[in-house]
Amino acid sequence: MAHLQLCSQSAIAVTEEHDRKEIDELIASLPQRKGSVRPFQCLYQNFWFPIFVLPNVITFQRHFEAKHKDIVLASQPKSGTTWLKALVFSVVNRSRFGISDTPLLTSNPHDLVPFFEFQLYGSKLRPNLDGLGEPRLFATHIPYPSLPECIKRSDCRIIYICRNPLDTVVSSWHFFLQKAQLEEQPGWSLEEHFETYCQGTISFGPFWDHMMGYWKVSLEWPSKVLFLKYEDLKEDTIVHLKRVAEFVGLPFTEEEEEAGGIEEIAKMCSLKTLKDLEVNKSGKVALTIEFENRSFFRKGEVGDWVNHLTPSMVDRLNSIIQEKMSPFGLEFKTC
Ligand SMILES: Nc1ncnc2c1ncn2[C@@H]1O[C@H](COP(=O)(O)OS(=O)(=O)O)[C@@H](OP(=O)(O)O)[C@H]1O
Repeated sequence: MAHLQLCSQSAIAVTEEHDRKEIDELIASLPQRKGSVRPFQCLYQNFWFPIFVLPNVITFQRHFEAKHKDIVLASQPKSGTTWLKALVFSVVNRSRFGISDTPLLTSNPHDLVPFFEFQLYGSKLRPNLDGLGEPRLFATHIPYPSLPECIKRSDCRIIYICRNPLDTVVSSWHFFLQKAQLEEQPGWSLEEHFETYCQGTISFGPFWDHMMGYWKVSLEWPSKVLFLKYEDLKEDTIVHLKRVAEFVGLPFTEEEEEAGGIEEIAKMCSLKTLKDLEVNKSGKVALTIEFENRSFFRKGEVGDWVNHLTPSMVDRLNSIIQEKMSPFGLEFKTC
C-alpha cells in the first residue's frame, strides 16, 4: 500500500515536472514586452499577461474542475474587485455570519475570496479545492475567452465588475506607483502608464476586449454573467446588492429587508468601514507578490480622473470608448 502511494506520488511529480517544462517552453515562445510592475508581459490568447502569472493561468486552465454552484467574480485590476469580493462574500455567507462576527473584520477580502491566478494556482501549484464549502467563491482578472471551458459549460455563475476607464487608469497608476515607492524602486509617470493602458498592453489588457468579452456574454446569457458597473454600485449599493443576491439564487427575504439586513452589508463593505479596520491598515496579502492591504483602499470616487488627466488624455480615452465599446451599448458614467 505504502509502495503504491509512493509510486503514484512520484508519477504525479514526473507529470508536474513535464507540465512545468512544457509551460516554460510555451511562454518562452510568446511575444513579450516590457511591463510596468514586473519586467515583462506576454501576449497569450490575445491578451497581455504578467509573465510571472502566466504559468499559474495555464495550470488553472488545464486543471481546474468547476462545480455547478461555483461563483466566479471577474474584473480588470482597479475596477472594484476588492469591494465586490466583500459584498458577494457577505451576501453568500449571511446565514453563517452576522455583522458582528463577519470574517471581514479580521481578514482582507482578497484572503476570503482568492484569485485563481495569484493565490490558488500560485507557484504552478495544483490545489485541492474539493473540501471548500459550497458555493465556492473565486475571483479572477482573466478575460472571458481564456477561462477554462468547464467554467463556461457548467452552471457556475460569473459576476463581472467594470469601471469607467478614466478612473481605472488613474487608480492603477496610483496603485503601482505606491508599490514602487514602498519598495524604493523608481516609479514611472502617469503619461507612461496612460500610454500602456491606451495601447492595450497593460496587464490583462486590452481593457476594451476584456470588458467586451464579459459584456457580450452577459447580454446573450444573462443567467451566466451578471455585469455590474462600479459607478452604479456607488450610486445605489442596495439595488445592486439585491440583484447580486437574486443572481446567486439567495434573494433577500422581506424580513431581511425590513430588518435592514441589506443596508448593514452595504455599510460593512463600504470603503470607509473596510479602510478603517486594523487588518486593512497593517496587514499584507500575497498575490504572487506581496501587497499591503491598505493599498487596495484609496479614494473610491467616481470622477477622480479630473484631478490627473489632461484634456487630450480624456479625448483619447473617450475616443477608444466610442470606437470599441459604445457601438455595442456599453457606456460609462464618468462623474
Ligand atoms: N469598499 C469599497 N468601496 C468603494 N471603492 C473601493 C472599495 N474598496 C476599494 N475600493 C476602490 O477600488 C479601487 C481598487 O480596485 P480593485 O479592488 O479592483 O483593485 S485590485 O484589482 O483588487 O487590485 C481603488 O480605487 P481608487 O480609490 O480610485 O484608487 C479603491 O479605493
